[in-house]
Amino acid sequence: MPQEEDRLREQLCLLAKSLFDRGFTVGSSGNISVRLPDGYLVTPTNSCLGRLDPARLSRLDAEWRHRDGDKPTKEIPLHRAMLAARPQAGAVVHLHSTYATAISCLDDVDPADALPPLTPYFVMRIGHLAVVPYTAPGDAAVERHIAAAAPRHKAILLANHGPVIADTTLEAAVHAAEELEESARLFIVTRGMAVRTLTPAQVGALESQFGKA
Ligand SMILES: O=C(CO)COP(=O)(O)O
Ligand SMILES: [Zn+2]
Repeated sequence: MPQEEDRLREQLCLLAKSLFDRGFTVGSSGNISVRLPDGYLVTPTNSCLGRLDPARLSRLDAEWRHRDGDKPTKEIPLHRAMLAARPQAGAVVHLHSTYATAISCLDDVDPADALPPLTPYFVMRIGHLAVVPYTAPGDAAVERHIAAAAPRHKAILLANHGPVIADTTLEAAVHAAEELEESARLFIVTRGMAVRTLTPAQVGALESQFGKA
């Protein structure tokens, strides 16, 4: 196994455990994918993100066929659509983190911009958060919803289910997932208060300094 793949296997398990240990996903929920030069590494179905074994991660080929390791996550269509729509993305993280999932259940949010820009890091790491229609876990119909939203959104909420985030590297995708959860929490805890969001000029300045998320 190439050294780089070894490193990614170890890193995936460490970061997944870190997310699990801090309550970003519970039980056997959530899944992660990483792009390799000749395929993909994904978390096995029904596995606990807190107790992954680097040697047992599912190894898929470039056509997403299972080649090695345990049976892959049932959310392959989700990861496939996200990575196909975002060629620069190296990894995708899907969680059931509480506050982002709470936002995914709200009926009164803009599906192209579900959270306001409350903080700079939301603008820098997430940008505009999309919400796509509900599909059952593992339903291949999610693929066309993600395909439609992912070219313009690195972060997407599956309605009544949870967040999906893509980024250039696995570490960046995990950081963005954490930022999304904290931003959702800020939105919920300040709901009903007289909130000051960042202005369009402040958002524009962040985008020109740090690039569009
Ligand atoms: O979050 C999940 C379904 O949406 C978990 O599914 P898997 O255990 O198949 O990865
Ligand atoms: Zn899920």
